[in-house]
Amino acid sequence: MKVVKFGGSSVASAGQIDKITKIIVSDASRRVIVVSAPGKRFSEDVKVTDLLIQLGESVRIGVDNEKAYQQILDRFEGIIRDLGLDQKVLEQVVKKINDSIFRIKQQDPSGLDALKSCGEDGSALIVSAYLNHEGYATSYVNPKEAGILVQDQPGGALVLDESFDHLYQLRKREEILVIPGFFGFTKEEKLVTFSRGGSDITGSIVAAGLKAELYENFTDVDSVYCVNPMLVDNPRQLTSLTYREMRELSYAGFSVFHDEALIPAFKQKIPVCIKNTNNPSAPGTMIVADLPEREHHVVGIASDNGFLNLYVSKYLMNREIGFGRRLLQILEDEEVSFEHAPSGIDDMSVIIREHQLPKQKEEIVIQRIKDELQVDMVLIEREMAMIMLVGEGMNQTVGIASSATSAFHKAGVNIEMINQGSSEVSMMFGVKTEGLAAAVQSLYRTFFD
Ligand SMILES: Nc1ncnc2c1ncn2[C@@H]1O[C@H](COP(=O)(O)OP(=O)(O)O)[C@@H](O)[C@H]1O
Ligand SMILES: N[C@@H](CC(=O)OP(=O)(O)O)C(=O)O
Repeated sequence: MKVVKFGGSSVASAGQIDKITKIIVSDASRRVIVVSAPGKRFSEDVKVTDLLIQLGESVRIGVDNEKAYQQILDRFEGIIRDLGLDQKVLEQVVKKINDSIFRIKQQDPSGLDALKSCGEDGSALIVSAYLNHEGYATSYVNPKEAGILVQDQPGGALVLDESFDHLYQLRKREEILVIPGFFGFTKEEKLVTFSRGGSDITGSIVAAGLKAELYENFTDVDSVYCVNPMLVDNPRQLTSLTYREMRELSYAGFSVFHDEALIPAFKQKIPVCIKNTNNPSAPGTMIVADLPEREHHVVGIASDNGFLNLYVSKYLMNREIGFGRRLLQILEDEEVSFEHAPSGIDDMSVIIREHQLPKQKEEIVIQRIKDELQVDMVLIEREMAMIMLVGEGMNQTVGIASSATSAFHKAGVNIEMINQGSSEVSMMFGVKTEGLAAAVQSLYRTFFD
């Protein structure tokens, strides 16, 4: 049995849904389907999830947002009409949206997540109705019925282990099952969404629970490329990767697959295949537990911007037991999550996503660091970007760091920070955002051209 997830671009229009229907029925082992909310049809288009979030935020502060509401309804109405489906499907979708809006108005704390989930829920209702319409016995299965249990962390749900046994029961079902991605339920039956892009996580959880032979993840590119295709034209395709490599690459910016989606599949050793809905015969990228040693130790270059560096220096920091803990404790108290914390003899940098530390929080954090840690200097450098070289065995290979630093030199980009060794499969560089593209392109030429 295969579990197949279709991303937002694969369910963005009636034409795309017709394509995925053909993909599903072309292989009898594609029995359990996970779908995202309708995504972008063209580059300036807006994802239904973004519209739902806009709408929910407006309703929460007591403002009507007729424009977003109408855009959402138009997306679903258009898809249902173009697929020739019964108006009852649209009524079901609209009822769930209206019920969620009502809950937000009633100050129900789970109302916003309930509204966010309507994109995936609507897609699942439509895809299951269309498969039936085309003559293939299919059921819509809500995550509550499937038994996807999560912790109560709205917008960042974490799966509970008992979910996997519940999901295994779905193996008994004979028809095709369509499950909306992106959300689960707490034991108290509260709907909670995963983080953005989280339908990949649902797919992985479902594949692990069902002990599937393969988790296929259909998107809009032929494979995972060794670098973001927005930064380098026509980059090299990756035919295979290990779970560890893919997790590091996803975490560091390969938005094609959610970094949290590797873990459930990894625990059950279920291979993951990334494929293209618009070109399903292309082999795609296989993600597996182990691979024989490859010629190229660097398999990918991931990058992301939107970071800041919280830099702290204090003479004899190395002698002060507990300094690092107390610095990180201040961040914990102020609910700031950090990404990396490289340190020297008298200094420590903490790399944080910029949105974690808005200006007013920044002032509090800086003041506390000055007052409680009596540092010589504390400063914040914004507009930082991180670049990660990833590959199994890379850190044991002589000369990688030297080739990388010469690539930065050729691009004329100063390295603000290097972090090597914390992970066995990656090496990280911090640069100013303005140098990101040039540095990545130069690294690509060095390691792949
Ligand atoms: N290294 C990479 N390899 C492939 N795609 C990448 C990479 N980095 C970023 N992407 C982007 O990820 C996109 C697919 O992910 P996403 O937009 O989440 O798709 P979906 O709509 O299927 O959920 C691609 O269109 C591509 O622009
Ligand atoms: N629709 C959700 C979840 C998701 O996985 O979407 P996509 O498959 O379009 O990345 C989001 O936009 O976050």
